[in-house]
Amino acid sequence: MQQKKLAFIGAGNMSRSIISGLIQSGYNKDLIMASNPSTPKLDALKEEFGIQTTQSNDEACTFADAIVLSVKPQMMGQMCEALQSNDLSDKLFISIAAGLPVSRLKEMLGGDYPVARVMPNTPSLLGKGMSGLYADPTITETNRQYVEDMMNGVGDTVWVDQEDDINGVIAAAGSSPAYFFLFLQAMQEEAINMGFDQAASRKMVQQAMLGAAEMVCQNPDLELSELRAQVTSKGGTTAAAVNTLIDEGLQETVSKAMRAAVARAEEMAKQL
Ligand SMILES: NC(=O)C1=CN([C@@H]2O[C@H](COP(=O)(O)OP(=O)(O)OC[C@H]3O[C@@H](n4cnc5c(N)ncnc54)[C@H](OP(=O)(O)O)[C@@H]3O)[C@@H](O)[C@H]2O)C=CC1
Ligand SMILES: O=C(O)[C@@H]1CCC=N1
Repeated sequence: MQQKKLAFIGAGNMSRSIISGLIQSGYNKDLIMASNPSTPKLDALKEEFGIQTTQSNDEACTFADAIVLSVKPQMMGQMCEALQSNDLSDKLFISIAAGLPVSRLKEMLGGDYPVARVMPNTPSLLGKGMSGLYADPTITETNRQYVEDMMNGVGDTVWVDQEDDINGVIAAAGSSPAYFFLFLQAMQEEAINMGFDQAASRKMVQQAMLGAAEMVCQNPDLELSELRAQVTSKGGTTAAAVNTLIDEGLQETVSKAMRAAVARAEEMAKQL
């Protein structure tokens, strides 16, 4: 993996997830700097991962060859405009923000700088992330490879040729850990209603999900419907539960939720 000097501007949840994964995958901690207006998150990053930290975005910008733009989309305009007082030539920008197209990011940065978009998710924290990647045509092959290697260091990646497809990645992977957490939460709550305590109910649902996820990963040739069929005895308990989910419209609800994520990303692109 190429090891450029890498700055994260915005030291929130997603930066922390990627930094953690990078350090675990062997990225040199001395080559990573994070900047953030307030210190608690910086202090935690320094203590946990030994990276460099600063409250000055300008210092992070000067330090780095590659800069991950990792503030909330609503903060991006203000933050990028302030970066313009630095020499931004020769910098590679990597935006992880939802809903902000490359063209808009270039306007915010005030120049035709190379900008890649990465749509990661929080399991990157454990090296189990899934990221969608889009490279603006101005990005060199070496930089394209750098972005891919960096995100492969924290999980798996998929390139999209059309920038709009990043919104589909948001729906399927960026936001989707939250869907699974919600599903688990609903199951845990019902297990508690059935009389299990907090710890036992959590253990049951999380281990069942972990096992199910492993079965999916270890059986790439088996359709998901086949894996489900293997659990479902005719006339049995699983059929009763699964038919309830289907009859109550789970599949329609999931597709509606994913389309809502895409619609929101499109709306943000118009607003910001
Ligand atoms: N969370 C997720 O699962 C995913 C998030 N993303 C994208 O990642 C980006 C960051 O999201 P997330 O990490 O969740 O958000 P967080 O709110 O956790 O992190 C954003 C950080 O930016 C800091 N910040 C605010 N203003 C500035 C500034 N001017 N300069 C430097 N830092 C600043 C905030 O500091 P303070 O709190 O001190 O104000 C905060 O620590 C977003 O654009 C989001 O779309 C993409 C994929 C998944
Ligand atoms: O909720 C959001 O907007 C960000 C993008 C994907 C996950 N979190």
